[in-house]
Amino acid sequence: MFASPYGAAGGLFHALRDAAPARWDAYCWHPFVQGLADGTLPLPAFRRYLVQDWLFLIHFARAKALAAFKAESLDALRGKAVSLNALLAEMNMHLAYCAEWGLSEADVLAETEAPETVAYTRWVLDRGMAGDILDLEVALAPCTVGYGEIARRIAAHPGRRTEGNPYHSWIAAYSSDEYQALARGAAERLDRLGVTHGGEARFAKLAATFAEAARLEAAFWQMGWDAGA
Ligand SMILES: Cc1ncc(CN)c(N)n1
Repeated sequence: MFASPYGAAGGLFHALRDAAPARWDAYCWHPFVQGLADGTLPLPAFRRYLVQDWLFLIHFARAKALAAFKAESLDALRGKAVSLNALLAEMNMHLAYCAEWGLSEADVLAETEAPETVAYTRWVLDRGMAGDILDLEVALAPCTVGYGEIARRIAAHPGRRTEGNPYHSWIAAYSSDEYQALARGAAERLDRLGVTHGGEARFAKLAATFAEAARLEAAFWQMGWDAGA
């Protein structure tokens, strides 16, 4: 498996990722991702993804706000505010892509959420509401950390096309120092929470949450992929 560039060896993030190798790979190297890498992804597949991802990010921002609510110290609360702002910045970047594809914010908001979007986002919110901050951060991690790893996998892919690849700017955004720092930070946060919040004793349940989030991410790619068939 691709070596994880995030989190410490022996930390919770590595343990969760290592416990779900097939699901993690099915997410991070989905045919949709491979199509982004070599530029062969059908345009309708990307358009479908783009619209649904905007709707996804709105609910993901709500989940980040829930993490702020669940923060257990003033310092943690500040950290959650930074993380929510980073997501809002990602949403702005996303709107800029939508404009490149001829889609305004109003166009996107007028679209119906796909079942895969509803399933993933509401599941994350449910995990967060039912559990504590560690349960929520584990449910959120495949999203934040996974896209960082996906960008790195694409960069390392021998079949990667940069010249004339319509998805080049998407890849560049997730390869950027800003996004990579975000992904690194999320994995490190999990490692710390694993120590302070009994990660070892709770591992079986946390691993199930992580694997489920990876499965829902892969289903999200598949939803886009199917639109290109
Ligand atoms: C579905 C999904 N997963 C993850 C990301 C990266 N934050 C995203 N934009 N969309």
